[in-house]
Amino acid sequence: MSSTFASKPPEEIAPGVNWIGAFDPDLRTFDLILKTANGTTYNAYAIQGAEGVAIIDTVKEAFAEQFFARLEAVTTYDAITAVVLNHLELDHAGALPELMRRAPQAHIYVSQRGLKLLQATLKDELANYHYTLTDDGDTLDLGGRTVKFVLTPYLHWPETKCSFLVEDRILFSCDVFGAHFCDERLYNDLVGDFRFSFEYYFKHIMRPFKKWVLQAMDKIEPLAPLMIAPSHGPILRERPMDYVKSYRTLSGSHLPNELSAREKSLLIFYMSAYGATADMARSVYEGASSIEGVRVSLYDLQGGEVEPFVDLIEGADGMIFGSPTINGDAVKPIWDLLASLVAIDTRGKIGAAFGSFGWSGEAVPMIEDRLRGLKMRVPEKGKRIKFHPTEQELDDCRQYGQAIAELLAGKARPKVIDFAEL
Ligand SMILES: Cc1cc2nc3c(=O)[nH]c(=O)nc-3n(C[C@H](O)[C@H](O)[C@H](O)COP(=O)(O)O)c2cc1C
Repeated sequence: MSSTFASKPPEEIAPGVNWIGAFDPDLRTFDLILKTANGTTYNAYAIQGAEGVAIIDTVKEAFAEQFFARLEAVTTYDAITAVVLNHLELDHAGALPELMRRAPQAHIYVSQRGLKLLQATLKDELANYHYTLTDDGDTLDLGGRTVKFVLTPYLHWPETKCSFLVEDRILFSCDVFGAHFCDERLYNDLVGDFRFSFEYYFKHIMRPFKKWVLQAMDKIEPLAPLMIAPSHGPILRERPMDYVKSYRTLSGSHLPNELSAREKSLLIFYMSAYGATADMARSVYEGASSIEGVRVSLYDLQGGEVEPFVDLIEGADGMIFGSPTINGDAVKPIWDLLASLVAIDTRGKIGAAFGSFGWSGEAVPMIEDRLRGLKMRVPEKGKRIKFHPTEQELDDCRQYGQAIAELLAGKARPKVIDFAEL
């Protein structure tokens, strides 16, 4: 690591409030899934009050040395009265066990849902310390300075919270408004252009929890923070509310909505080597299209990348996936698409699967398992057909498509349609 990063002193971001975090400029992959072109920071803070010092979060264990050096430059371990844990992920809580060994008198403040994770982090050592389980709106008095806790579940884990320094209106937002971007100039008005990193972070960390993001923004907006101090990337002191607005915008749909308010969207994706699954797909599509109030779209995944479909799926109400069984499995583009759905909230959407097979037919039940794993509803048993479908079997596929679409539309009876017209 470049020595200028390691030797940078703590930064006083407001009177008596210091950044005591760590730089990790060489990181290129975070949590196995996120790419970062110029590293990240683990931001931790120390707040000096008349009656004690609060430490807000720690850093990844491998960077503890930087953290402790900066901490020691602004306070002593004896002076620490509170350790506020906004999030128990190891990039923030990695140095916690050592911090508590050095400051055992400090009182830990953690959300109720964080307790199990705190136990898992400190193990038997937790018995040596005092802790308080904090609820939404609870406060910590540091003597003339008040830290108010704001629960922000799922941003990023169920236990996550933010902490608001009331008098200075600084929001210590942990992962919320974070970005993997390492720049020792620290503030958003001084660092390089980090807009891409900010959006990328949202898309990979916050996007599956858009509903929770909007609820969190409802709590954060009235606080009108003058500064947002997240746990990764730049400290947002210039136009902090723009970033709050940005989270609202990113939590909406990027696509114009062509559907009327009462219309449901059903997407059918398939692949086919010899045309059997393609024939099934066409019939499922015909059947589903016969139900009023459901807009059905059919996509052959041989046509290209799966990435663009993730946005469509996010806005859809139901998805049907068709794959032949090849070597005891569904085909890779189907898995690629199903794997990319971790980035969005699929809970409660309707899912279904179909496909042609020769002798063992694993693809359909494997897809169904994955859909259930994504917390989707799989109300109809998947449709499997040996080799090319007969006319009767194609009719079964139409009825299968109808049944799924009826469920989406909340209807009991299909309208009569002439398939020859389609
Ligand atoms: C390379 C290859 C591997 C296959 N492996 C399986 C298999 O493991 N289990 C099975 O039930 N069918 C297997 N099949 C048979 C196909 O699932 C069957 O031919 C199916 O009708 C193909 O559907 P499609 O026309 O939509 O591609 C395999 C076919 C091929 C070409």
